[in-house]
Amino acid sequence: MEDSIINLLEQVRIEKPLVHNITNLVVMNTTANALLALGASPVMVHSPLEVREVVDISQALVINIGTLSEHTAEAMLVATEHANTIGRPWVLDPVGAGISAFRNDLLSNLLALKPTVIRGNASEIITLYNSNQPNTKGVDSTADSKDALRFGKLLQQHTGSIICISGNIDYILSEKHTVEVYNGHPLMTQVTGLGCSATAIIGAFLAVTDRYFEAAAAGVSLLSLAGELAAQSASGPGTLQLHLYDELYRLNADRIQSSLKIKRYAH
Ligand SMILES: Nc1ncnc2c1ncn2[C@@H]1O[C@H](COP(=O)(O)OP(=O)(O)O)[C@@H](O)[C@H]1O
Ligand SMILES: Cc1ncsc1CCOP(=O)(O)O
Ligand SMILES: [Mg+2]
Repeated sequence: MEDSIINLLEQVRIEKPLVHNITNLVVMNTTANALLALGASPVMVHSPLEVREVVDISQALVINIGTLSEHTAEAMLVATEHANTIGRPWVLDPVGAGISAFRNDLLSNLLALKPTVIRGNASEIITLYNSNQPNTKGVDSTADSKDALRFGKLLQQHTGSIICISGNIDYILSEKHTVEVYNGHPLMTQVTGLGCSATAIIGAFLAVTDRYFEAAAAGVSLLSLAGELAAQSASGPGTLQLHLYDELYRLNADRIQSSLKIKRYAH
């Protein structure tokens, strides 16, 4: 697994794929910089009038519903339908799932379009499977990722998508395999946009391979590892954010081999 992640990272740095993001206003800069630090090339394009053409020239699409408007919701549907038509992989971040009917309606339309990957925090994954029981606090999780695991598995069966649940332990689920990631740091929950950065980075890996489960595992585990390494030298949330970019940039085979704590099993 580590070897596959190292190879995928190398591939991102060689190809520098263009990753199209329709994302939220809070993390626009954060996730663009995370993609650049990793070695990919971000573009944020939100108008329904131009997203088709940008999907055409990009290698993957990231859909993040954090600060929705009617306009961006329409762009997301146009872009994902077009991505499906031309065979582009896309990843959905269901930020704040359950907080409004508008958001839930859009999410059910997006789920019907079969995202390649869905990554959310524990509350979002629970709510996505069962929207009658929203348990999110705005965009922050109130649940433990372990408790979201059975909902994640049901969501996986229901959608066919690869499901990533973030938290203390991160889980990546396919029909046949689970990866558990033990990297990360609690201070990461005090910086906005790190879950969104994981999602954006998954987009960079989807762009360079058709082994989508490996791509999702690479994105989640490397963001968690970079966050953990950043926390070791940070004095608080502000420096954690800055160090995170440096750690994404400094990731290499040695660091991955010596510090990544992941487990993969079949079921
Ligand atoms: N309790 C925790 N302990 C260690 N790392 C955590 C914890 N919670 C979150 N993380 C890290 O932060 C990343 C983003 O997770 P999370 O905060 O759940 O997402 P979001 O920002 O979407 O709410 C995770 O992938 C993990 O690396
Ligand atoms: C605070 C906030 N409000 C709407 S989107 C957003 C950012 C959420 O980012 P993340 O889920 O990565 O913490
Ligand atoms: Mg989030």
